[in-house]
Amino acid sequence: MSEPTVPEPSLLIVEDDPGLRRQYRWAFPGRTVLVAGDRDQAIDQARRARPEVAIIDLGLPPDPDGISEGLAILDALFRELPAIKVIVATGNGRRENALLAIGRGAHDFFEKPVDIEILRIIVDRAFRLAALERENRRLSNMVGPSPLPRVIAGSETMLKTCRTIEKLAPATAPVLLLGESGTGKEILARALHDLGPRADGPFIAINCGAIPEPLLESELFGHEKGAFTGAIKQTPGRIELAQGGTLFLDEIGDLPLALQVKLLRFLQEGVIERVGGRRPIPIDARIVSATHQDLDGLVAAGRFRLDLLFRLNIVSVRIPPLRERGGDAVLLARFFLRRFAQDQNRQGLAFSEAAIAALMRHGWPGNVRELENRVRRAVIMAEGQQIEAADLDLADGALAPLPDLRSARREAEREAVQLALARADGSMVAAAKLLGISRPTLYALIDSLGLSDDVRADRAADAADPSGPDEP
Ligand SMILES: Nc1ncnc2c1ncn2[C@@H]1O[C@H](COP(=O)(O)OP(=O)(O)OP(=O)(O)O)[C@@H](O)[C@H]1O
Repeated sequence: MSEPTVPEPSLLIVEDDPGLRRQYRWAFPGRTVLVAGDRDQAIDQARRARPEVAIIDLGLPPDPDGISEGLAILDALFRELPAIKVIVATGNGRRENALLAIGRGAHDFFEKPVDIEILRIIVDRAFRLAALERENRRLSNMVGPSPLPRVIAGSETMLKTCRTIEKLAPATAPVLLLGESGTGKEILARALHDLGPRADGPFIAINCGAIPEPLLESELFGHEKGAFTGAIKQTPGRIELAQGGTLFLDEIGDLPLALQVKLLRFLQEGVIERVGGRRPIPIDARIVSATHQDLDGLVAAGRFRLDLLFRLNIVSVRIPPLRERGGDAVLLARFFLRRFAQDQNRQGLAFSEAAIAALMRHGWPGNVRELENRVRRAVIMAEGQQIEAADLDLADGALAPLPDLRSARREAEREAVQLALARADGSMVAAAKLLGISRPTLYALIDSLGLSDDVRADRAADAADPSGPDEP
């Protein structure tokens, strides 16, 4: 859904007192100000002009002494414009009402009588935030220039992988996808299928690591009725179900050796036999396999057959981990945010700058799956219209402010002097020697670092202790 165009961000004021309405109208020079005296007018203005910021008086007729009408207008505005920033006005000393409104999504509040200077600051801040969120939404609508359907990619490393997938799709040769867990192996296997000549056929996936060994054979090859206890009817396996389409063998490194032999036969001869069956069944399916394991290592350890590896690995494609994909984490995060916010009906949500910084800094050991889960959680956890780093369960990405050079140097000097005095057991001569400076320089340094009192206190303590240093 495309974002409706906002001709010029405007400010809506909902206030029943005509005098105050006039005051507000002139309080924001340079802004387009719309005024409404009641709920109908407010909704009408919201639909027509799509204001980015609104000021609502909470006490409006028919409930001028309560807040029910103000809150009803707040809810109605959010239904029309989920991203609108609403500032509520409350009577003096009625802050609890303002907090109620904030709990329902209002951006900020102020107390009457109005202090126009303060209100201007609040309004300017709301407009800045609205603009930031608008920009965020614009960026999140720009998915990466990926050549593959449903695959978000913007970094050169991932685009290269996508182009390779695109090139391989029309061929029928088996493809082996190599990548850490959660890098998108299945989504790329699907892209190979969708862009290939068998796109109209089925895409059948099986995770060889997730199915217990005794069940895996019949899951892959199917079984005849009565083949084993519980085989009450003839059942086709996943390989057979992939007839005319693509078979995706995920975590192929986990395939037990006995089944490796059976799979090899299928790859060599293009036929399978169901468990308990005698009849060879010809199968025409494209084979895509994937693993996060080092298959050469498994071969060397005798856990994977070299001849099977040759058959599966006619072409292999490496899928880079997310930490090697530059800005893709942010691109993907915005893509997932859009999807989950839509599911949860929280369309106005956007990442704060600190959250973006945190997304860029994180190492993503769980790759895209981890990112997807963090964004899913954040959409539920975020309290306002912004997702913060904490909502993503990430440390704040903002850089700690650097100390200025002068104070950093003073701190280092202070530490060095204290350390030297401690090592020299209070002896000025020894401490100066440790620091590579003269004794008068050390005294001057102690003075300038404000350590003289500490040194004097030390000396007093030493004087009381007959075993202390005797040097002046
Ligand atoms: N580039 C991408 N663009 C959009 N969504 C992606 C991308 N990569 C991965 N995803 C999504 O991330 C999740 C994990 O991806 P997928 O299941 O393909 O990874 P995987 O490598 O097969 O994981 P595993 O090794 O755990 O089986 C899925 O929901 C997938 O849709």
